[in-house]
Amino acid sequence: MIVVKNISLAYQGARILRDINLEIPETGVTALIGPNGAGKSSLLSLIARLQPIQTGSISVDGQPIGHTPSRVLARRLAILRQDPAIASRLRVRELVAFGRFPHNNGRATDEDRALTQAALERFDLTRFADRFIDTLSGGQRQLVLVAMTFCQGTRWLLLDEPLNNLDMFYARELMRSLRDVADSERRAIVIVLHDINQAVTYADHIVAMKGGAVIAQGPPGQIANTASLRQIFGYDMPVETYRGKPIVLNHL
Ligand SMILES: Nc1ncnc2c1ncn2[C@@H]1O[C@H](COP(=O)(O)OP(=O)(O)OP(=O)(O)O)[C@@H](O)[C@H]1O
Repeated sequence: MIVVKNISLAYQGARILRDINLEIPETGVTALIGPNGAGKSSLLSLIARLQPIQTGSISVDGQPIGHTPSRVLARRLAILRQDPAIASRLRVRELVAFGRFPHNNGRATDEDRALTQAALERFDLTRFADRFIDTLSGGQRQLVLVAMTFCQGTRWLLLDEPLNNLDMFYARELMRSLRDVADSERRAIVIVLHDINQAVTYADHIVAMKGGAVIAQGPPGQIANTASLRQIFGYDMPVETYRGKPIVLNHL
């Protein structure tokens, strides 16, 4: 479980996160939703220790992240940031193989090569394996980054808006793959999503943020109703039921 206790964050007097207390279940898919600027990326970056904690504490599987060596944390938790800088003159297979770095220090074993190949296959990237990153489309590049994060082989996968740049087909494919990763490998996925229907369809647990605070959380059926969504996003959206699941008509 990830336990976030009394986390606050401020930049030059501006409060970004306000006293967040949260427990993220150690299995399944947890979706972080909320309007632009709600603090979702800031919270993920604190959990992954990409920036120092100012107030409060965070533990991952019982280990306080402030006291966990980087190498240990990198074997337990992988994060894909929203706009990671990547070297364009790398081939796809090389970039995905970077995910193994915390395990091999850059000296790939046969097992690392097999895991890299498996990651390429899982995200349907084998046909791009020998292409340079800068020859891929934005969506293809995004999938490569997800594959690299997956290849790190951690129990926890933190993904910040991985559906960016993906068309509807690939967005659905990626969500299905992540669901399968959670179910078949018992990995825990924490994913920032802007598409409420992807969150409702694929997540087990939804955490809604607004104004730097967690304002609602629960299973999709509890969050996907007009009243909750108005509170989170500030407008009324009809919610219908399709095959027993809520579907949000947010675009009408
Ligand atoms: N380094 C920084 N300096 C100042 N303000 C920052 C910094 N990083 C983030 N912020 C501010 O913190 C707030 C939360 O940003 P954050 O990126 O965490 O939101 P988000 O919910 O992920 O948004 P989005 O959905 O747009 O990606 C925003 O108002 C943002 O402008």
